[in-house]
Amino acid sequence: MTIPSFVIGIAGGTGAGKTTVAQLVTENVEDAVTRIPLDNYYEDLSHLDLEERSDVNYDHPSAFEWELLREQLTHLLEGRTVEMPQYDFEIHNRKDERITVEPTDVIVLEGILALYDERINEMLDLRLYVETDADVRILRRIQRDVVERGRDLEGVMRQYLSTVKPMHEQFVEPTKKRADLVVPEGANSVAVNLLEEKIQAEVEGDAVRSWDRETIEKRVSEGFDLDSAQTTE
Ligand SMILES: Nc1ncnc2c1ncn2[C@@H]1O[C@H](COP(=O)(O)OP(=O)(O)O)[C@@H](O)[C@H]1O
Ligand SMILES: O=c1ccn([C@@H]2O[C@H](COP(=O)(O)O)[C@@H](O)[C@H]2O)c(=O)[nH]1
Repeated sequence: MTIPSFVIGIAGGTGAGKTTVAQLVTENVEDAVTRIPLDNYYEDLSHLDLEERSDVNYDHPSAFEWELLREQLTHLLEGRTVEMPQYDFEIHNRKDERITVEPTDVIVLEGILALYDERINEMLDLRLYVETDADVRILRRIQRDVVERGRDLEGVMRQYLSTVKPMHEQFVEPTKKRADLVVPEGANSVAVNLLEEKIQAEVEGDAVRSWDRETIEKRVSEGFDLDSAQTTE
């Protein structure tokens, strides 16, 4: 089994299009990709009843079991198999069963706070932030939560105003500055095509790490002028 060489983090607000982007950019390399939804690492809340679980703030960083995510990501990077938890949004809790995930050439970690944790960030080779207007995102969320996640409109609105929106502003949106690339309007075709090519090249092993932070930082420290790159290169 090969050890994954390329780890991508995809962050952004609820309904921004993170899952869609994650799927589209890895479509051509399906067998070589492991997708890790951050949602699977929500804390196990089995000690609470359903009503109590409905009131939890799922948009605060403390809702996630970061230690488990760090451990499992590290294991995958070491070429080891992990037993990944699964999440059930309808009951606001982890499922009983886990799934076995094999290490692959590409790993995609995707979720509202995928760029939040410093140590996770250090493990990422490419950090993306999917940016979509808040009005579009809430419309998508209403549709999804009511149709797919068994919620009622009033509850979705209450949750959005009490936790989703303020936590987005406090914790999610600020992670945008950690991103290497901001993808506007979710699945925009130019960005998706470029990323698809980059990921395919990584899998085929002939990628030039043009976005490699260390290389860029080194070149800047050697006097390379990023702002006028076309004229000085
Ligand atoms: N660029 C886009 N244009 C139109 N609809 C989109 C676009 N990106 C995502 N969607 C739709 O928006 C909804 C939420 O997208 P999703 O990828 O699940 O968002 P997230 O993972 O960020 O919550 C889905 O129904 C998806 O099909
Ligand atoms: O039990 C739960 C767990 C999470 N949520 C909400 O889900 C979104 C994150 O998922 P996206 O696919 O990125 O939208 C987050 O905003 C939580 O509020 C939930 O409602 N219930």
